[in-house]
Amino acid sequence: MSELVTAAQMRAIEQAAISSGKVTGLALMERAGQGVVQAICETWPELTIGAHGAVVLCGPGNNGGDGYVVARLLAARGWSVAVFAYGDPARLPPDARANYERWCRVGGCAPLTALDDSTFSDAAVTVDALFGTGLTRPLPSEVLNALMFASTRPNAAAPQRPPIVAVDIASGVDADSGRVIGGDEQGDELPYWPALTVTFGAAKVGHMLLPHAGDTRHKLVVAPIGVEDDIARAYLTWNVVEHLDLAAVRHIDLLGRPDISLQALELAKDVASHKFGHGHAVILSGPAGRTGAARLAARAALRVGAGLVTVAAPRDAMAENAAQLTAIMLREAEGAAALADLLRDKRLNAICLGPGLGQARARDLVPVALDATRDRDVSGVVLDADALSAFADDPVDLFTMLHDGCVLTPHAGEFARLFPDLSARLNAPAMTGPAYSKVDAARDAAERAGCTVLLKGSDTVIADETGDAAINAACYDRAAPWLATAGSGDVLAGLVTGLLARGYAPVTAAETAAWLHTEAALSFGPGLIAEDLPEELPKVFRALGV
Ligand SMILES: NC(=O)C1=CN([C@@H]2O[C@H](COP(=O)(O)OP(=O)(O)OC[C@H]3O[C@@H](n4cnc5c(N)ncnc54)[C@H](O)[C@@H]3O)[C@@H](O)[C@H]2O)[C@@H](O)CC1
Ligand SMILES: [K+]
Repeated sequence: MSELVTAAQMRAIEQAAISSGKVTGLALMERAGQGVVQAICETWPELTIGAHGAVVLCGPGNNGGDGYVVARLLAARGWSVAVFAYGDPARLPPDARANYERWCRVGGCAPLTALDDSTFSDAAVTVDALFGTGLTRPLPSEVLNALMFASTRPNAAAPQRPPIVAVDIASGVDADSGRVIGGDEQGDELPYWPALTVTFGAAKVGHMLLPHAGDTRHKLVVAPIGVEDDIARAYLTWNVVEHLDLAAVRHIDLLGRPDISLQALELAKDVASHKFGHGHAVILSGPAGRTGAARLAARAALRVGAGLVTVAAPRDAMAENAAQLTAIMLREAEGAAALADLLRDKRLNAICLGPGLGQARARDLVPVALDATRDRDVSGVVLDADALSAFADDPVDLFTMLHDGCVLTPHAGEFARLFPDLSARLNAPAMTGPAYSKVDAARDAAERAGCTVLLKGSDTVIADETGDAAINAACYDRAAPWLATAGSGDVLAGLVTGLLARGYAPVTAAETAAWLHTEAALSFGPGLIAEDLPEELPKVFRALGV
């Protein structure tokens, strides 16, 4: 599954399934609880033998209802289960209330305030079923304190607290943005880090975004509850234009889904093809002493399959580039007039400006590149690094020149320079849910810029001017911390450029490049430096069956 859903989308899916008579809310809740127990057993197989202890914390809504199911199912396996509730169980919604009552026939239930150190002494896991997708405001202090108490070792001599399993999502985290409601500006610190999160039907958008996705030891399991086909069907109708609130967000997974796998197959080259059929990418180089970034991008463009790649350098950087390029061609392009001249050749169909370019050169050359490509059907322009920062004083000047063949690849700092209001909104503390998310920010930026925006991070978001959005999450089992290395962004810009040269649509080029970039890092592993990324692509292609 690669669909991601918002809380509202998930509620709509569940409601439709229940209204159609296909399933009851109680049955969905039972499957959710079963999914949690199964994921616990798969994560810690040693817990499948013998009886163990569990602490289950239940909230005032259906997330709490899932908790009562988990408590009952664990008790049925012979576990000793201690349940603590927040709120008045008499006011639980009907399905959760029914499961509370079923649990009460099996065991007791204490208020959350009754937690103490002895509660955890025999527990193998703590289950957080306090709040799920219904969270709309900061956690009550009683709940926050309980979660911190359940996750913090009281003193150095005491044993570690048991790992915490989050039901659906860690309580306190907004399912749409991955942000902590009521968190501070600095870092949205989670109340605790789950060892395991078990969500239902499909991952929520917030699972793939920081801070929720920020811990590499955190495992995410999507448990099926029988609405997966409904999600896939609904996905086709979540029309981004008519229902922006239901606009679809995908998790990029070239291995995972038949239609996306088509993208993977497109990476293959036709047997009868020749180099001129795969486009010609141009990477603008900076001055002498700053040429490495352009060569990294050029190498990536060539490896990802552009037929021809040319580095266009100022006069003083020609010798330096010539000494280090072989398959990649080199042309002199000193200033704006020289670039305009070069781009008269319409076979040059993808241009990358930014890596190592220098801001003065960027200011000169970006307008030329955008002008030369505006009215061509099959020409793409990637603007990265200096090509973005050069317009910090007047972003609107840049936006009026951009066209729908462009891809902007800012990191958070460059994004803040071009879209200061969106960045401020994203970084302001989130006090209500659904909170403004990185997906919202990328979508708003793409709409304003009128082109594709790839907002970098371990939770890279790609959005285009139509509202289409996707996340490449280098998180959980795809965590690739070695990607945070000098030159890694230059390679990414080169990958996008190479795919544009091959004729990919801008948004598809950006999505595919982001995914390949992470896969190359995962394939290489620890010790990775930027130069390794293009060289690792053949292995990634082979694994894809290209
Ligand atoms: N039939 C269904 O709809 C299913 C729901 N499921 C579970 O139900 C969860 C969603 O349940 P709910 O919509 O009841 O919501 P939650 O259980 O997440 O929250 C309960 C209620 O608390 C209130 N609330 C929100 N923020 C609060 C705060 N900071 N302090 C105090 N109260 C607050 C809201 O009114 C909210 O509805 C999912 O996360 C999932 O775990 C699953 O059982 C699958 C089936
Ligand atoms: K929870």
